[in-house]
Amino acid sequence: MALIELKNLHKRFGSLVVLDGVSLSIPEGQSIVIIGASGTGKSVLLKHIVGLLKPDKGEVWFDGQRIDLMTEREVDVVRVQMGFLFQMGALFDSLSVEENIAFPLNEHSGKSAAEISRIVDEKLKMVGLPETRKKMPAQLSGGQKKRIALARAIAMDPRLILYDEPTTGLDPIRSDVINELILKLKRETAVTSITVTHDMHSARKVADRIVMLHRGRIIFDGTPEAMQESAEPLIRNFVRGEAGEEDLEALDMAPPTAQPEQAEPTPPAQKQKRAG
Ligand SMILES: Nc1ncnc2c1ncn2[C@@H]1O[C@H](COP(=O)(O)OP(=O)(O)OP(=O)(O)O)[C@@H](O)[C@H]1O
Repeated sequence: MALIELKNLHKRFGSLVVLDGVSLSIPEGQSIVIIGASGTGKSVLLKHIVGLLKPDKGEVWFDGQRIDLMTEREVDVVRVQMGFLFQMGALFDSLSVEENIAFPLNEHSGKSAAEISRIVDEKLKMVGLPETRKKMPAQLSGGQKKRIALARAIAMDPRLILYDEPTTGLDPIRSDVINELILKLKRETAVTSITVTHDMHSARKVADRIVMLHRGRIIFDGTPEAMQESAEPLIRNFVRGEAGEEDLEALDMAPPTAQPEQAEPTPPAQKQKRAG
């Protein structure tokens, strides 16, 4: 049985149609990456999966339970099985690293202080930062903060993890540490994950399956290899990071038809340097 089942989701805000019939079935243990241009509804889709938004039409199922008809309280119970690494879901600045990771456990688990402390240790080891236990978030780098936020996201051993732009704002090396952590978690816990990203390197690395959204619809659903080989212009342009006709039209620019002739390069203005 699929862990997540989205059936024909429709969502609009006023006259803006954001989801226009999205159906998606995600089996347990799969690592799925959702890509697509800005504003195509990726975050809106995630919010339906966690029950923060309700569809105008369609159904959202988690582990055999229909969540789009649940009350807020009922959804809260289901949400305990989900871990979030959201861009905005920063750490609580006034709490130490260990208090941050212990937070969901104190709120929802009913476990003893000793057991919670053991879990905090285990999760810190998992993300490779045991030495930061007593630190405050302000003392951590951006990459370390993301890793601690990940430790907090997995504190409750969720069945599903949602990563929203997990590598945004990190340099390539630190981004890759996050990719490796996502893979490590998948290997060691067989958790199901949904990652929203613009980072194609990250997408190719962590995905078993890539789904591309365009104007509220799924226009690609397949393996990273199949995506790489796709001849469909919208997909090819996105994968290669090239602006297509539609994007250029929006800028009132024509797509380049031929390579412009190489102009004589203008040398940069010489800076006058004086010794002494
Ligand atoms: N609560 C809301 N009320 C009104 N409009 C909304 C709301 N949430 C999202 N939208 C609109 O829906 C569209 C899709 O937004 P969404 O955040 O899902 O895009 P996205 O694909 O995640 O983009 P990005 O890659 O830039 O994060 C946008 O035009 C956005 O302005």
